Amino acid sequence: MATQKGKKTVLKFDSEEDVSKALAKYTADLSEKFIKQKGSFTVVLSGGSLIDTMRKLVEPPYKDSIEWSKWWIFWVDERVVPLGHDDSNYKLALDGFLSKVQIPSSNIYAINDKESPEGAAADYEARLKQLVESKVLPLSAISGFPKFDLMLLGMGPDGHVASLFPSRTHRHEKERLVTFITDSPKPPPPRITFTFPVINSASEIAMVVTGAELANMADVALGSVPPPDGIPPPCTEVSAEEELTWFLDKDAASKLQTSE
Ligand SMILES: O=C1O[C@H](COP(=O)(O)O)[C@@H](O)[C@H](O)[C@H]1O
Repeated sequence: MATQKGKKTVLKFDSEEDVSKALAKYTADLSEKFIKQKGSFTVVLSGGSLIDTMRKLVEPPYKDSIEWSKWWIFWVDERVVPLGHDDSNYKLALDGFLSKVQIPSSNIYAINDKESPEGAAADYEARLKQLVESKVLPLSAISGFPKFDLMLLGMGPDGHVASLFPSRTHRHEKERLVTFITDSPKPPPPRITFTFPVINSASEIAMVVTGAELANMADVALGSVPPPDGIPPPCTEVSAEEELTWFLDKDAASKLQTSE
């Protein structure tokens, strides 16, 4: 298998509003590129503040120019609650993004909310494997794991990404595509999450980090200061096969000690 990994770019903006504008253009450009290349665009969403920062994508000009019918939507992590629950990442995306554009409902991969965390993770993994068989998802030539076109990730102040938390061993999972947790340190406790082998097989990853409460962790994540407890947090493990792009606002970038 090939072994080469992609590059990393750090973009800093004056405000969260500017991040939102840049993120919309970045996503629209990638949508055009991948649809031209392969006829579809597979996008993996996070929950949290990301969905609000995506707001410019569902406004003109992108709302009308993007080929939404070619999009496929997945979640990098999900809270195991009913899909209509306020804690659901699906509901967050539906309210703030998906309800505003015309993506075919059969291309939207919400979790099975009738399952236990273990069952929901196994179900999601099985559905991803079916999409590999039906050639919607290719396998990475580097890792052998399913390869998504774009993952849009957020980060917590503890350095968690998806639902991979610093203090939980499932961050080290190397075999499964999707794993589960029943004791997330951030509520709600039951969650499922993509594993690092899948996350790091994506072609493109955007790490979208805004707000002063993330400034210390952004500094750790970008390698300019060591982690306070000496253990690299999950955010330091993210890489993409083509390009990992960090989108930081002024507040999140306020403590960066690198020239990146
Ligand atoms: O619980 C979660 O947290 C992270 C970070 O959220 P944010 O509000 O700090 O941006 C999010 O990326 C993840 O999807 C979500 O389940």
